[in-house]
Amino acid sequence: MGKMEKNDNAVSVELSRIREKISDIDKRIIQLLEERAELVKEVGKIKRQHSLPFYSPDRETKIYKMIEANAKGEFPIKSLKTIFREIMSASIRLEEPLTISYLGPEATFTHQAAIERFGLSLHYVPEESIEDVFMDVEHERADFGVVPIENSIEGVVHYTLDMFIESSVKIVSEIYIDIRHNLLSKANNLQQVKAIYSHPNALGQCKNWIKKHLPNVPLFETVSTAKAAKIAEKDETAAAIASKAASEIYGLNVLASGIEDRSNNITRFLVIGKKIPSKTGNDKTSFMFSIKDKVGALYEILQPFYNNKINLTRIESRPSRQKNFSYIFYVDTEGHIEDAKLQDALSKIEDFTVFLKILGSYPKDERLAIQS
Ligand SMILES: C=C(O[C@@H]1C=C(C(=O)O)C=C[C@H]1O)C(=O)O
Repeated sequence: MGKMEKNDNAVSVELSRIREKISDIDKRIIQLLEERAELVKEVGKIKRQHSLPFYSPDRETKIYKMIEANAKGEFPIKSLKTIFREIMSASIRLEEPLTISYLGPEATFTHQAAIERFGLSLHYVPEESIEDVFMDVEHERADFGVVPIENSIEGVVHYTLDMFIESSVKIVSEIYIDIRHNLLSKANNLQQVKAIYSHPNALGQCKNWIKKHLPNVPLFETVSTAKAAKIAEKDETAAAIASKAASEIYGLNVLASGIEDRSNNITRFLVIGKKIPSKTGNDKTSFMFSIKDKVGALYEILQPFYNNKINLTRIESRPSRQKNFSYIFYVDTEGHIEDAKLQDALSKIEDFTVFLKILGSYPKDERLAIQS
């Protein structure tokens, strides 16, 4: 036997020895997941008996926090969270295969937000409009819906705000997503790309990158970034500027990622459902109101929040559409609707409002779900 062969043999023995240990651990992981599934089914039964929602964002937030507190760092925390995202997704499915409606088409950033929040085991339905997503949840064609609410560059999504005026759905979760643009193609390298397709906004946001790397390639506008990905799926010389989700859905190579000229393009999405989740201790509450037409009314409304030291994280005004020059205010505050001080502030403003509607309390997204 030559020296090389002998070495190879020793290496393969060593590898087998370690791999056997890994397999033992894998079997234990499987066993533990089976045990976990049994308990999840028990939770599901109790929820069914008491008509509680099968998806519990408050509980999931606590699990992500538990991961942060317990991880020692040997295995990346981000990956642990991704794994737990999928464990919980499969678990929800064991309780009840939920349907999640979102502003489509497939592979939009809203789709990406939905998957980040609910994982891959649930049933997703793309809708053509924000209104359709609200209607799906309202009429129980979907258990939850996902819609965009604001973008750090383009501002608030008025369609979504306006839907809350009439709708009875509640905000149950929020999701922040970094809008990262990617160059996706069936081609294996940039030299093979002969055309770039995308939504005009995305083309605009990646102008410098395109000028630098593909200056002579013609650009074509599409109605959505997802539509561009669909075109790239069919044509090997085409590339799309689209989301990471689009690369997975349409089987495209990521030729370049993070190609946007300006970083810090963040979109906030809301999950809507029927029931307000319980308090986690780190929550936000959203409500809307319109004020009586009198001097100092808005001042009177803000005062009780100041007195209770409640942080208002956003205040947005919209025309009420019922009366000219009357306005509806949309407010996000820190805290949960069960908090005594928030209840105190809300009870004090009632006298000054024409209408006051609580839109929901939900765990604050500290980007702890996937992205940290
Ligand atoms: C099991 C539950 O249901 C769902 C699944 C979870 C899990 O797998 O840990 C956590 C929260 C819920 O979205 C629960 O509420 O505890």
